[in-house]
Amino acid sequence: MLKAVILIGGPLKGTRFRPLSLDIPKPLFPVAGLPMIQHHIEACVSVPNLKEILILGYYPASELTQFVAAMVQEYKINIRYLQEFMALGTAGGIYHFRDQIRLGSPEAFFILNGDVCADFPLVEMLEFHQQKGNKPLMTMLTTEATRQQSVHFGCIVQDRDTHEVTHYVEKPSTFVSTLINCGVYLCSLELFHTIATVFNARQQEYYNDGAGNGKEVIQLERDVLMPLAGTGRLFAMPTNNWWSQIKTAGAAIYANRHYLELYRSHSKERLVERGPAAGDGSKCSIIGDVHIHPTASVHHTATLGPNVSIGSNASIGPGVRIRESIVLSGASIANHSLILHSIVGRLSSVGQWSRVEGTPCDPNPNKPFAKMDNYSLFNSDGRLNPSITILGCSVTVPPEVILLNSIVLPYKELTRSFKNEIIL
Ligand SMILES: Nc1nc2c(ncn2[C@@H]2O[C@H](COP(=O)(O)OP(=O)(O)O[C@H]3O[C@H](CO)[C@@H](O)[C@H](O)[C@@H]3O)[C@@H](O)[C@H]2O)c(=O)[nH]1
Repeated sequence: MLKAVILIGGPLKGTRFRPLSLDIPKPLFPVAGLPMIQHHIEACVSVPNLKEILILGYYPASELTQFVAAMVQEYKINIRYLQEFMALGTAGGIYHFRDQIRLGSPEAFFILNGDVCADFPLVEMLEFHQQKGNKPLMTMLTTEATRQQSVHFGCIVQDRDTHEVTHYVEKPSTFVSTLINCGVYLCSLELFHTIATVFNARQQEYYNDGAGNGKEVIQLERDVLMPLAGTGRLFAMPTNNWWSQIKTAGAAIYANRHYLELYRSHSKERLVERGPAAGDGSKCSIIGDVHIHPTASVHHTATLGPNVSIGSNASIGPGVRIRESIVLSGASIANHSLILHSIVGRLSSVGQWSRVEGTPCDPNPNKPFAKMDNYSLFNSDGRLNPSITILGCSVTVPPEVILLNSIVLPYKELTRSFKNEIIL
């Protein structure tokens, strides 16, 4: 039997995802029509003999209850949210809830960072882990990054033949390796002995010299992976599958595109059939991959795609054009407006003949293995870096305005056009 743990952090962690994380916990933000971590759950559910998924974080439990109940109903497996009493770090929560994870004696358990998105090769990881016999405490999923970007991740040096990790550095200050940690692991239960050693050393320090701040906090990367490297018990499984982080709202647009593409191979029913508008007015014109929630209403003269997701009860008027964007539930886009590289928040409305446009922040297609850059909002002269346009929830954009590379906080009623601004 197997289990999985999804690490979702808490409200303080999603700051780069504002304003979208203001009204919904970041892990529940819909990407390709599903809450971000539902994609993790789907990947876990597809692993044979995986019996339980534990979601670990420090969001108030009430914010996750409904989601968890819906997931249990949909996938018919045990899914629970375990709330940490404070941010315990990427291994602290796992250690704190070790009895829950060990319950039923799983042969191994997956750990998935909730803020990555991927075509998760979990079954391959299991086979890889099992092939290594009794030796591995942990197998970590790895991918290639550019030399320059690699330092923003955990960096791995491995034995090319055995895939044993010989050296691991978390976000090194100088270049170590282009092989990076994807934040997806398969662990044997024995890992708890290793974490216990770290935990006990922390407690000892506390009782010896009172250095008690965060004595329960344990970071998987620094406290566990770094010492494990070179012991012959940590392995790296490379993948060429699509993988990315979702740190910023711009990354959600990128993830949206890739998850929609994956639907083509395993969930075609979630995509609308491509092609011109139906003569009987039953369908609008669809280009590339588009997901429309069954409760959304889209006028047959609108054109959507490629890479568009429309949420529940959204309303898309006549002549509207939407590309590379996410329109959240209850939003409305009036006649002949244009939405490009943007996220339209829940219950927001865009008046007719308006243009809402952002700048894509995709990885550089000319650099092999390039990942997304998680640029901060402002550049060194204090100006907003060009990025996707985001309307927070319940924003009103009037008719006939242009909104370019801007971020609008929730509940704003705009009265004119804006360019490269944060509208507070
Ligand atoms: N439950 C819980 N989850 C946490 C906590 N702290 C962080 N997390 C969750 O753990 C994941 C990773 O945490 P970060 O601290 O944001 O790390 P990172 O900068 O994304 O780096 C990690 O992921 C990279 C891949 O995306 C790795 O390359 C890197 O080595 C590292 O593992 C996120 O999903 C975050 O929500 C915590 O105290 N408790």
